[in-house]
Amino acid sequence: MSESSMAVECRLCNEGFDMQGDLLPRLLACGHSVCHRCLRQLPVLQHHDGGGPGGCLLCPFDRQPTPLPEAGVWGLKKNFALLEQLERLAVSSDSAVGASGGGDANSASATSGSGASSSTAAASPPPQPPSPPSVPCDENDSHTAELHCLVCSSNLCPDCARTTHSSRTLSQHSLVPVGQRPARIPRCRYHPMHAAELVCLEEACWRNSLMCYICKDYGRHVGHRHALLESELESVRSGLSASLSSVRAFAADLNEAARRLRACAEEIDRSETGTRAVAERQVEEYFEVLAKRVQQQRQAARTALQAHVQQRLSCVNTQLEQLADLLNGVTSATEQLSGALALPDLELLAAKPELAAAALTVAKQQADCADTLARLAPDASVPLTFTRDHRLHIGPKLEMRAVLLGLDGAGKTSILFRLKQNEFVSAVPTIGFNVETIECDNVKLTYWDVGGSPKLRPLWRHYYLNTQCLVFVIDSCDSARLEEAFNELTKLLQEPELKEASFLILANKQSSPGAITIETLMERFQLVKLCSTRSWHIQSCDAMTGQGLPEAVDWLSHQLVAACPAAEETADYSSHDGAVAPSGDAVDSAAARATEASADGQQQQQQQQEDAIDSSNNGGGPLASPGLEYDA
Ligand SMILES: Nc1nc2c(ncn2[C@@H]2O[C@H](COP(=O)(O)OP(=O)(O)OP(=O)(O)O)[C@@H](O)[C@H]2O)c(=O)[nH]1
Ligand SMILES: [Mg+2]
Repeated sequence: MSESSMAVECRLCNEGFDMQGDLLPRLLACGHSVCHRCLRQLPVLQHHDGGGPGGCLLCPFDRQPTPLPEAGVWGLKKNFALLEQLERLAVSSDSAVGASGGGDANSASATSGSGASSSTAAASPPPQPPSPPSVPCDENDSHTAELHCLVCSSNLCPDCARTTHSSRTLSQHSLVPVGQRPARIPRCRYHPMHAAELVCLEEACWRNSLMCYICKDYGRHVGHRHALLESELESVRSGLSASLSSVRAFAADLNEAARRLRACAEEIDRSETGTRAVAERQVEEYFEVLAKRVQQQRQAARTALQAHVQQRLSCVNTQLEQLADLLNGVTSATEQLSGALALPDLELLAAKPELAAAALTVAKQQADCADTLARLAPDASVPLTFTRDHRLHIGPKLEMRAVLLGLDGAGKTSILFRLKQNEFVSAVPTIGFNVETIECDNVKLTYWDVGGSPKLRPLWRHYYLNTQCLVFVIDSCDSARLEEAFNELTKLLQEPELKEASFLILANKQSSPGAITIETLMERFQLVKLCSTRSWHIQSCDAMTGQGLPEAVDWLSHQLVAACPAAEETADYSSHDGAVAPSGDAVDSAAARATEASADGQQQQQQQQEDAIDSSNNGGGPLASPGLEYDA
């Protein structure tokens, strides 16, 4: 009860009147006001003169009778004048409290306190719905109401309901379980006499949206959009239900995603059969095979090197022996001739034919050896080259075979001339082929340039065998024939005999106007996809200026020669998708070879070494340096 209402009190119980409930002021016929509770305690006279259908009450102050209507004390008029007075007092007292902020501060702190505890509760199981609070019986506070009278708007325990509603009239009232009583419509904050049955829908009013019809028609919410409290609550509830079901669906999706992720993590991590364990085993197996292969290759290279050095030494020693024999003969001839100088005259004359023969023999030997001695330039070096497929080449140059193909007029012959003579010679269409061997670094490249006219194209296949590199020349200015060129290229890429060959695509005539760029070519013909299974490269070039051709030759020679291992170690590591793996053909090729390691590899290698030594013995001569390749 507010302090202000205390100022106006019931003179029977001395308790301040209130705007509802037991202390509501009700008016007697004589004009006195008594609170509802005291009135209910007054005796009801049933057969008094001037009594009503519910009997009669006598005013406790002047004994004047007040007829009671059928509803009894509940039917007596409320003292509205007094209630309005109370209402005004309540409003002025509220605004005073609001201005000081004391009440709000308390409630705010209470709210924040409960917020803190709710965050702790977030981790605990979902709260159970609160059990409905017990409602006291309006007849006796110590009883708990179980019924609600829809006519009297009173909450009653079963006993009191029986007592108060036993008369013929009152027994007609509808009693419902207290849980089903109609919701109590709150009072308007500014007009407590009236129910706040409306809600203002303006955004600016959302903090204080409850209102009565006076607020709507005359007060602070005039002209505002509004709705009935009941329908607004209904729409809020249905909105909440919709949100709740979508939140529940989202939670279910999240749970499903989490379940799949957990299953994935489990599959990766499972010991023995997990994907991680399987991949780890694959890595180990791969490198074991690779290490074995490398070990075999190393051993083969060592054996080959020893055989080569042995053979070189034996050749040099043989030559030394021959020289020693020759030197012995020359020394004895020298001694013979110098000894003859001291002979007496007659003896000297007698020995003349013998001495002349000896001198002639030495002179002949000297003449025979003159060329050999003049050319003699012993070279102790052991020139080594390692091929990309990890073979050891001992000798001055590696040999490589490349075939130049492409449409007629693409510029194949012009490129060949430029490479050979470093000049631009206007070529005529090739009928048949041209062949040139060009040396660069430690590679000897033999180019076969084959005519590209449609009639000659069926002959191309005769050049595929043992081709390590195919150079496909495109006329970058002839956009009308690009499609035709790529059809030919696609066919070549499918040739089984060229399966192992590297492909170099030369986009020629780049200095001419309208030349298409290699980027456009790559995109238009999806070259990355087309050539994905092999070693390939595209190079822009121009036979007229020579531009791009050194780079092309460089790429070609590197298809055969292994890069320096030190350089491989410091570079050539690339990262994809978070995985770091050594890239480059060195590893790729070794892997391919590791998987196809054959049982008779050693035997083959032995045979090759023997063949190589034989060929060097037969053709090269003692000081020649044969070119040998030892395939592990
Ligand atoms: N502007 C320019 N013209 C070139 C270039 N390369 C070649 N040509 C010209 O293109 C024409 C064809 O050149 P070739 O070298 O004969 O072409 P090809 O591919 O050998 O032709 P076939 O032997 O018929 O297969 C010649 O007239 C060359 O002068 C170049 O880089 N720039
Ligand atoms: Mg030609």
